[in-house]
Amino acid sequence: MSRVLCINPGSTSTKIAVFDDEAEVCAVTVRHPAEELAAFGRVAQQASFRRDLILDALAQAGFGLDTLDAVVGRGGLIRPVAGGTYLVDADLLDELRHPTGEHASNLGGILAVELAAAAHAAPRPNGPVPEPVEGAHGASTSSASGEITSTGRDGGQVQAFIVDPVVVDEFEPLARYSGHPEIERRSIFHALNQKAVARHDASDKGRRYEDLNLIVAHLGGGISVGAHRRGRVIDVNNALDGDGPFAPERAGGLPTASWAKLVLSGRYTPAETRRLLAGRGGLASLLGTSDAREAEARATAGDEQARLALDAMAYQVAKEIGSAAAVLAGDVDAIVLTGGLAHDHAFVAAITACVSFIADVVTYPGEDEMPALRDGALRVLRGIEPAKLFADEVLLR
Ligand SMILES: Nc1ncnc2c1ncn2[C@@H]1O[C@H](COP(=O)(O)OP(=O)(O)O)[C@@H](O)[C@H]1O
Ligand SMILES: CCCC(=O)OP(=O)(O)O
Repeated sequence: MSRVLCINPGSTSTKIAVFDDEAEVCAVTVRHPAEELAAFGRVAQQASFRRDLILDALAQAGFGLDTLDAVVGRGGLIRPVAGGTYLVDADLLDELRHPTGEHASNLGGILAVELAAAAHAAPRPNGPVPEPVEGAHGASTSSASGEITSTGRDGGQVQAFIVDPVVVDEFEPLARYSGHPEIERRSIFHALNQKAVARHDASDKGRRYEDLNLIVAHLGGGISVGAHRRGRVIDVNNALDGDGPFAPERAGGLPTASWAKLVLSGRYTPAETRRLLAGRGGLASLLGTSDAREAEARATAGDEQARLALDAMAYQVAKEIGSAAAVLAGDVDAIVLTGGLAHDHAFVAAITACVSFIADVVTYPGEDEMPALRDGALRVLRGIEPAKLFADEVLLR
């Protein structure tokens, strides 16, 4: 049996789950009110705060660190890589500490290493306490000694991983073009969940993910719509940087000249302009809430502004799905809707009405990220595949 701790740091929460093999034995969501996180300048500065909350949650749930075999986190804004499970070694940790942008997922690998190091150093009931492992090398340093009687599979070493980080890049060359040579389109999306639900859908159909063409729309606080051609996401809107549909907390693609005028107006600091795109864009700016449930309740109660904003968001998602269908030359096996908003029947119906002519629409409401993290770690722990190393795989040097 392998025990795996999964960590999913989000912009408003830290989710953790413990799995004994495939069985979930603990799941905790710690919510972070906006004012709590506002005290930290940069995302990386939240690491020890969130680590201590995780340690408290594990202690309260009665899980000893010494029982863990691996810790796996959602991966962040590192340079582009292929999909898969990555060992958080010194190279990857350094990259996560100097990310290409700000996003809560930058903390996933950092927290995984810190928790793995803490687990490694935790007292064992039946054996000596191992030498503490340096945080920066927690996952990559070889086991302290053969004496360690931990339940870890690797002579006591607790490994740290990330799986399918948000920068998974499987773009075809044409997808990288913008109309300006200094601006390249980048693959930044809900790779972990999109890949997981795509595999899920393929398995439900009795098919292999690698044999299908799917369009997957993750409908969460941010929205990404990916064109999956035979197991590779060959194009997707950048869910973070002002591209694609607007979303509950993101502005999506904005008319460029108008955006430039706003940025140059002097009304906003650089940090504020960033938040207009991600955090306070989309429904948050149009309706004053990023909670689609509240928006839907207002629309149902007759608030015309809320109804139009939701309809416009569904319209933009449908347009993006149409674009993805063109990328796949119309050869689409299914359109898969996932994320929190896939629970919203009216929203799903509005999208479906526009795109069902392309292919069947299936929904996987919520997200499958924790099992996807678990499976990525288990594949390595079971020797089904080796962990990838960031230095070997990074696509842009
Ligand atoms: N049951 C639901 N019905 C309608 N909207 C929902 C539901 N659950 C979550 N949402 C909306 O989905 C969005 C968040 O999506 P979610 O996938 O949960 O989060 P994130 O992408 O931020 O991890 C929010 O706008 C939230 O209000
Ligand atoms: C960074 C791209 C993925 C993303 O937007 O994730 P969240 O919706 O969880 O912020």
